Amino acid sequence: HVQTNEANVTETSVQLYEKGVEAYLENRWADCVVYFEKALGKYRKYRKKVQSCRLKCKNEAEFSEPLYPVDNDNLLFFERAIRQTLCIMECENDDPEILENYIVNMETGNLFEEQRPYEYLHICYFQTNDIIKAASSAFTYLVAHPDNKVMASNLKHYFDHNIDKKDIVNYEAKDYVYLYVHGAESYEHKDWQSVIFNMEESLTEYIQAEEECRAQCEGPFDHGWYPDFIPSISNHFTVCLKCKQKCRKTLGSLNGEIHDDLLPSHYHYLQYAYYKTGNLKAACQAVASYLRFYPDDETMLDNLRYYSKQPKVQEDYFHPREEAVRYMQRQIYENKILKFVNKEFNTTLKSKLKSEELEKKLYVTMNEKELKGSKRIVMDGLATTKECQTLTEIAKYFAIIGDGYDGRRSPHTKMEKFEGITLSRTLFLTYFKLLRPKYLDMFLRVTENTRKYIKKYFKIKKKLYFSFTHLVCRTALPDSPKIRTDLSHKIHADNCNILKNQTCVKAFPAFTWRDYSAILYLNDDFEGGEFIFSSDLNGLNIQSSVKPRCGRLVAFSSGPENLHGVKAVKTGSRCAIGIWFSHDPKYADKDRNVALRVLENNLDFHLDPSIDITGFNFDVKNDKKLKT
Ligand SMILES: O=C(O)CCC(=O)C(=O)O
Ligand SMILES: [Fe+2]
Repeated sequence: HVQTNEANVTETSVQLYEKGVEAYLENRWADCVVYFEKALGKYRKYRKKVQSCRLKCKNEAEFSEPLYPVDNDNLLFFERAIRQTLCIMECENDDPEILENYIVNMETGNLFEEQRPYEYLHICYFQTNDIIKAASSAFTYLVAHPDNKVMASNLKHYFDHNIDKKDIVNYEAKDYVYLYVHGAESYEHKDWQSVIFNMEESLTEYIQAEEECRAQCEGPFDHGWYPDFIPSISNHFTVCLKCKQKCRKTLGSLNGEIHDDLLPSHYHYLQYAYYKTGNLKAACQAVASYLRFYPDDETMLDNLRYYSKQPKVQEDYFHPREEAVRYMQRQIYENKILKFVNKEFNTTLKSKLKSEELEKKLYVTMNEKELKGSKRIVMDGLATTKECQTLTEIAKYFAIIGDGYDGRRSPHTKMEKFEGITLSRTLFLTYFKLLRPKYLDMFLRVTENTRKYIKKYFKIKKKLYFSFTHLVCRTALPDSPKIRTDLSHKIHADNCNILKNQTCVKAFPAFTWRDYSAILYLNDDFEGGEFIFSSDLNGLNIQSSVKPRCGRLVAFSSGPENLHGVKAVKTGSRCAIGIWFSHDPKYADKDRNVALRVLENNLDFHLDPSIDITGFNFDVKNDKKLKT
């Protein structure tokens, strides 16, 4: 049984979710049910709170007395934004979960919005013999993922258990769904009063639900770079707007049945019901409201003509309802903005945007299928040109020959020089003011970003710790031949010792705790040096090959399923950051936290600005020349 101790009270919804998954994996079905139910309850509360704070504060700010009566330079907009911020901070202040959820949600994406708990919950209910709830959970999940065949067959399976379909509910349905369904049923039964009651209620609830959905969109957003003030506003605004536009579509699903015209269809029902109950004015208003959405709708235009001819109808009856007018005005304006953005940013402005900003656009370049193996990915856009240049520069100045290999210059092949610098050493250099903090910050940021995307892409639920971060360069030695049959890094697995018979032994000296590996490339001005996945130890059966370039990331699970190596670097210098992750906190790189602390306490750290960009003014390694 689940113990309810003090600690449980403060657990966030994501923590509860993780416990639910754990219980599920260990077949503790009753615990699984408790944890997921709690997680869902907590998340609902959290979402409600966030939404209501945002809506309340927007309203409050809008009706506040401005500090000055005349608007100038859009100052009123900003005054309101400031008031709204203050209000939101106060509103959310008493709820520590909000901040925690914020942080966690940025990582896990929308576990709850995607109704992921139900994927587990239906099984746990089934295992505890609660078929109705199992079926309802499966149904709830299906509403959000109508194309999911597995869940559809699960639901069918539950139906075989002799249950009454009427008992199956969508746990996530909003109030308007049932009101609307009732209203539509009353229409079939010609119960006009009931149609009016249910449809009016549904209309109000629907609009409220859409407002809440839109408020939910006004959350944090990672620009991926550091835009100026105005571009950052436009950027964030556009992201929110795109999110808000999706609300209508999501809410238009009535238990999985898609209604593109859900909101206006209320007016359709209402005009008829009002007409039938003799309320001609309300009927005419409903007609005019409907026509706001579909001005050319023949049926409704016929209705309009019909109503106009009624003796009691006056011309001013045909005023659309206020909420319909407001809704449409906003929608039309928003559509125009989005159209404008799409057009202008795809053609003219795109070319004007700084290449750096464009570069940061992230995409999956090769998936598992293209790489011919599982748990593999190649992504682009994980570092900008500037970041690549700076990090390469750091390697040039501060890397140590044979770093990580007992100082052996050529640990892999004698045709190349191998040098590297760990994150820890970068921290050391920063601490002793040999490197500007911003470079350490960059190193941390760029690598943290890869961790984030790896977690996301491989859907890693468990904690993923940095275990080792190594910025390395492999340089062809001047006297090495152009034709090479050796490899820059022989075929290997990262967390086990691979034997001749292809078995892989998880033992010393392998880094057995490594769970995921990633290499972020920084340059492409060299020949050779392709990263390869191979199905055999000699690199004869190459499954796929990746050409390094700035910002490209190859990531994979560290086991024998991902044998890999590096082809010979024939000319030039190939620099990359190797990052290894572990689920085991024992092997977490403690220096990362130290680095964050050093950065926090070094905000006013300054070196002589006349010193060159890497900020180093002390020749720490070998006998490289000072760059001044
Ligand atoms: O640099 C690369 O592309 C791969 C290096 C690698 O596999 C390793 O260091 O374990
Ligand atoms: Fe490796």
